[in-house]
Amino acid sequence: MVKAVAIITVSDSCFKDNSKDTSGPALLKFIEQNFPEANIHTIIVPDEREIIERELKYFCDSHIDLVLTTGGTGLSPRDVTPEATKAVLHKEVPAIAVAMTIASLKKTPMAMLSRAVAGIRDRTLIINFPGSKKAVTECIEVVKPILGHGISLITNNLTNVRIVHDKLQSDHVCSHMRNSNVDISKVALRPRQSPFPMLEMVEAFNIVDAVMMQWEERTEIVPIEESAGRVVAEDIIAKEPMPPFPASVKDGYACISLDGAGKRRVQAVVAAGDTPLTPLTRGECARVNTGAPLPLGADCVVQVEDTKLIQASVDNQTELEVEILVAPKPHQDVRPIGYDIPMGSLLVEKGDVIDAAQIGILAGAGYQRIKVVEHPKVGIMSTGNELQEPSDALLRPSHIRDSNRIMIKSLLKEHGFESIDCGIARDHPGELSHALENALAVCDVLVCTGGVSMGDRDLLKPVLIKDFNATVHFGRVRMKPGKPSTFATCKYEGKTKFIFALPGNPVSAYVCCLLFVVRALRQCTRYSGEWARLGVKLARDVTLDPRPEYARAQLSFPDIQDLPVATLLGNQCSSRLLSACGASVLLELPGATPECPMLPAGSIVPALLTGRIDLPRL
Ligand SMILES: Nc1nc2c(c(=O)[nH]1)N[C@H]1C(S)=C(S)[C@@H](COP(=O)(O)OP(=O)(O)OC[C@H]3O[C@@H](n4cnc5c(N)ncnc54)[C@H](O)[C@@H]3O)O[C@H]1N2
Ligand code: MOO
Ligand SMILES: [Mg+2]
Repeated sequence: MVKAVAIITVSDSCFKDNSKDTSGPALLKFIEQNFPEANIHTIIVPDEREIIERELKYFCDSHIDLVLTTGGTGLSPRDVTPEATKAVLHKEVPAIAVAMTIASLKKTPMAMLSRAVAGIRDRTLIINFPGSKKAVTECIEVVKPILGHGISLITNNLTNVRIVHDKLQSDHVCSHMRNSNVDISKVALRPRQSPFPMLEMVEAFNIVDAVMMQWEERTEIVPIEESAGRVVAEDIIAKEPMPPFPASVKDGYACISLDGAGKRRVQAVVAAGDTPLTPLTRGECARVNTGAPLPLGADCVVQVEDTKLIQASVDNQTELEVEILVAPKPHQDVRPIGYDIPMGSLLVEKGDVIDAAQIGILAGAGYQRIKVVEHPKVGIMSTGNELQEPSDALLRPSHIRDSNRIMIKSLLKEHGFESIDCGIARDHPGELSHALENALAVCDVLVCTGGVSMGDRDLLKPVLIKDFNATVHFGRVRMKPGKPSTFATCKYEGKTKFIFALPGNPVSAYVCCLLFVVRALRQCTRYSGEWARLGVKLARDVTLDPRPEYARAQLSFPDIQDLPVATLLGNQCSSRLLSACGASVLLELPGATPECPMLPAGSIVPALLTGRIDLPRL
């Protein structure tokens, strides 16, 4: 809504004789026709920078939405409108002038001689136009499409902004269609009960495990610094012993143990990294540091604390003789060759999950790249007409920001799996089909959220079945959250694709991603799919749901002789993602029965260790 507009004609001649002004009236006519409700102010000023600036500021401070100037944009010495305008602008909007120039250049090369600028001061949009009526009439048509929306943005008129964004969004969507075999027009004919049987958890797990066996394992070579958490695809053997030389464990003196206690001539000094040149003979020792090689002939090290200085050089720079106070034993404080890692020993075993210590071992053994089990390419897609990008500043009416996609990406990353962002698909068969096709083209495993329950716009299952000939291995599981969890496979370009269509509720997506997706990904990368399970005690009474529930909880360890104590993270409803924040475990709570509707505090329940065990802040 443009409420107030000012039109400033900038011209020495028009200032003297108002009747010469034709471009101002052209702008006036345009505003009257296009914004009939706007209050319009017109004024003619001379080509004086100070006056132009003063008038611009005056109108902006008077909460005028739009100030249009005409004249003074050319190259003559008196043309100063752009300078005056720039002086008052807070932000330039250069594309407006560019658009006018581009359009005008199609008519005349003289357009190159206009220096018009545009931008905003506070909540006012200011646009310079050239001085001729013809140019003004052409240029105002160029900016016409953005005037209303631009002003709504500047004046923070959210309702108008949303209407335009909605329209842009729907225009955009129409171009991403694919023919779908799913007909949503006859809503009255939809099944009123789910055609998918409700499986027990154990059945669902068994299906995931069995179906993932179809995944054909591949290997890849990765640099060791990227190998943490990866599964090694072949045994790796030590090509060198560690240490590669007999090394001192202490700062002291390398000796011959047969010499026992007593005085020794200090024959050499060997620091870490030095190579001893002369073998020791009886009655001699070599001053050595921790990690230094022993000279030939030495078989033990006596730490400096067990020695006494007998004689030093006059300048004290050299120790000449020391006394060994305690008779050394053979091999004392020496790491013989291969003490830590004998040559030929197994450094990392095929199937090991690489950890930081192993990366250190590999680096120490001279391995820079290793062969690991390749991960499937995992795509992540959200579905829902209500979803906007999290980066969107403004929420349209009845919309929410997509939190599932980034949450699942992060969850998978926490558990060692990278993923590909496949965007948001709308709840329309053609668009969903198109989005799925794009996603299946780039990934092996697709994780979608939303659109799997009973709504007429829950289209994932029908689109997968009818457009991709998918086999739905399960479409409902007796669990809370996650009842409509769906697992399907289909062939795409000759390859089997694994599709986890998780419920859209954020907690359902979180829990099902851990239980099904991470399980499957581990399964096909030779981890065990299972989570570590431990017994925990409930901190408080818990009312049971009819469905077996995976409750998010934190652990504390009040008594090391006893089991950890689990505290539920607040209201467990499946939309409340706060209940998963900081969760160390998913408690496996049984479904309620008439005999057992609740579990009292202190009950022992199994917990899956799905998160980090961080002690709560005090
Ligand atoms: N008649 C029935 N209705 C529902 C049933 C049922 O059995 N019969 N099951 C309920 C259960 S349980 C769940 S769980 C949900 C699952 O719904 P959908 O998977 O179809 O998901 P949507 O309807 O698309 O969305 C559900 C909910 O989640 C929000 N959502 C979706 N995507 C995102 C996202 N990317 N980021 C944040 N929030 C998201 C969405 O706005 C909805 O509020 O169905 C019940 N209904
Ligand atoms: O099964 Mo749904 O995930 O409870 O809300
Ligand atoms: Mg739904």
